[in-house]
Amino acid sequence: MNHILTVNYEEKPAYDIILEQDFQGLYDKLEALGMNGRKFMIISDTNVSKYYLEQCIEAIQSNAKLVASFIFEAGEHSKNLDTVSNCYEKLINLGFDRYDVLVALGGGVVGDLTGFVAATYLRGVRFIQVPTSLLAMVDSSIGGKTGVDFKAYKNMVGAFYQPKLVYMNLSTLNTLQEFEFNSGMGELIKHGIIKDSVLYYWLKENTKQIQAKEFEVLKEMILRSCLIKKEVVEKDPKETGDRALLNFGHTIGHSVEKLMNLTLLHGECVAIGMAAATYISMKRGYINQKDYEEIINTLKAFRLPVQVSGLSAEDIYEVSRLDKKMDSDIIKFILLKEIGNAVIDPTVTKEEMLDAIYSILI
Ligand SMILES: NC(=O)c1ccc[n+]([C@@H]2O[C@H](COP(=O)([O-])OP(=O)(O)OC[C@H]3O[C@@H](n4cnc5c(N)ncnc54)[C@H](O)[C@@H]3O)[C@@H](O)[C@H]2O)c1
Ligand SMILES: O=C(O)C(=O)C[C@@H](O)[C@H](O)[C@H](O)COP(=O)(O)O
Ligand SMILES: [Zn+2]
Repeated sequence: MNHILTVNYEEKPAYDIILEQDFQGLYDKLEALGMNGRKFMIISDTNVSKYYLEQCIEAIQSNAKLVASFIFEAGEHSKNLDTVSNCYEKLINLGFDRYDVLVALGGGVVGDLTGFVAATYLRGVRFIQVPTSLLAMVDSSIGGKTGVDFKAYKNMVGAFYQPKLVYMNLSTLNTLQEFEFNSGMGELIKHGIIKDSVLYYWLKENTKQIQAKEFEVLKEMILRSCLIKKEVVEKDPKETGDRALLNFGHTIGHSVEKLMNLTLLHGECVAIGMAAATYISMKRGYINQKDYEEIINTLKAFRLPVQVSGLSAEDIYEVSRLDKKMDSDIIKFILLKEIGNAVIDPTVTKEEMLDAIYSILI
């Protein structure tokens, strides 16, 4: 298969995104990156390591001085500074130096945390992303947003720090649970909604094939989604402008994620947040009611929630005010002008937000 995309920064190739069907190609890529003879720390979680740690070690060990692993308990509740601290300790105990390499083998939690450790350990060591969840393949492994949560406030501590390689083995999706797969579809649908109406309608047409995990359909879908993410982050690596569009659904989505104490999946919360942002776009008259219902129905068709129960509207609003897109007192909201075309809007009022929040509360 061997699909390769290259992410460029300042018009120079920075790193490749490779779509493969196994881990075997990793060896050659690490060698080409001059990583042979180094120590490797594979960072993974308790679910992913069970399936793929041995295979990953096998694929890289003849390249390495040492292959060690740091495994933490799976789940968003582990994406915090305690886990980071335990990881630093292991790196220090094993004498990892500046030229050694970290490998993020897992979903977005593993990728974000490993990237943050890589950005900060010894003021920066090299790392590669080996995403194994759909969400990590299409979104989190690309673009160098790394970080961890702080007291359940999402991604409050982090850094922009780019991987040296993104290597995905698409066959790992076979062991991903259905609800985790659906969560990844949330970010994927987001890419269509904000940037590519053709992708959006293609996803709709192929709902059955996607849910049946038809390999060729998944491969095309992942490739198209990676292309969108790559193009956005290349133009605006540090979110000074249009990269914020990737945050569609996240202002309210991250609040719901925090207030639900990290018990809902990220992609599920993004789906709820997208329902709210789409609602504001409709109320503003940017999109019509048909398009609003269209988006809600697509999210539902991919078994994503569009509402949540047990939360207060005021609480959701207050937590939203800690959004990373805040500029003084202004929340830069992402709204839709049409399917495939999103804009950053700094004029959304408290009343509009509360109105939208009520629309997502059961
Ligand atoms: N950095 C970014 O640009 C970016 C983008 C989107 C999301 N994120 C972050 O990503 C995280 C969500 O990512 P996620 O949905 O991958 O969560 P995750 O890493 O928790 O993975 C989801 C679950 O699937 C399991 N899993 C992963 N791959 C598997 C496989 N192949 N087989 C079996 N089980 C597997 C994991 O162990 C976990 O239990 C959130 O923390 C979110 O904030 C970051
Ligand atoms: O890559 C980006 O930029 C994104 O915003 C992608 C989002 O899907 C992702 O969840 C990101 O981590 C959110 O960033 P944050 O800065 O709002 O924490
Ligand atoms: Zn996200």
